[in-house]
Amino acid sequence: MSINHQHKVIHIENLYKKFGDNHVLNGFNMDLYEGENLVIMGKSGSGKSVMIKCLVGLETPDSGSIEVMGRNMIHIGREELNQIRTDIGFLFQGSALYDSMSVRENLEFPLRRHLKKFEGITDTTPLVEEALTNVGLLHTIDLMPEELSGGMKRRVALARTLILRPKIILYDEPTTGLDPITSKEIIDLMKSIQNTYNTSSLIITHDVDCARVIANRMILLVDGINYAQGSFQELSSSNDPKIKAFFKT
Ligand SMILES: Nc1ncnc2c1ncn2[C@@H]1O[C@H](COP(=O)(O)OP(=O)(O)OP(=O)(O)O)[C@@H](O)[C@H]1O
Repeated sequence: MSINHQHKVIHIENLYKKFGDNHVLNGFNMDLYEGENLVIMGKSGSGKSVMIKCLVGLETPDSGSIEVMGRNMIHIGREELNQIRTDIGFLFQGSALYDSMSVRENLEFPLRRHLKKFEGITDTTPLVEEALTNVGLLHTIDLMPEELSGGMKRRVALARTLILRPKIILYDEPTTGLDPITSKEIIDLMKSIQNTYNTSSLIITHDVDCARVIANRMILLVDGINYAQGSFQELSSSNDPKIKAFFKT
């Protein structure tokens, strides 16, 4: 693992977004460095999803700037946006595998949608097998999602994200709903992905144990701003009541 502090893969500056009178983001700033695992914590309704949606062009901020791999995301054309999105992988809450498709078909699906990135590849099997091997689940290739446990589904979802070789991965509550042992498996996998692929990751989580293990750096989102940032160690030993509230278990 090596974090390149000279290279920001995401740069968010002074982001504002409101819905009517609901001022959700009030000048939010964030940098994600190449190879870094950055954890964002914020209580429910604090604007984490709105921030992510602005980041990937699903919401338009009222003001501020967002750059992803050097490209301005706010004034970006459809074609270029689609291209950048192939470099950004998502792992959503709940995994969201297609129940009517086998594991193999679930993994082939994003490949077919992003054929351009894989021009010249006629046989997708090696890519599918490699992605499944990376999450330790090659043996499930011909199973249906209903035959998998919750943790296995999430690992397959991660394989489906990895198959597009993203440079950035956005994890939304990766351990929600999993028991502690399965959570640990997912967290270990996230770490090994960072090491193997040198991906940069933005991880939204309420899970203090996950943050402790995975975070190279953390940002606490409070009242629409990055209220505090630092290492897990620094933040978890703070005496500020608003910061302490995040680390109560
Ligand atoms: N499209 C929308 N229209 C109106 N209000 C919205 C919209 N999207 C989000 N909001 C509001 O923005 C605020 C932040 O929502 P957001 O979903 O970003 O919270 P969150 O931090 O992701 O919460 P959680 O941890 O519960 O997922 C909430 O008050 C929500 O009601």
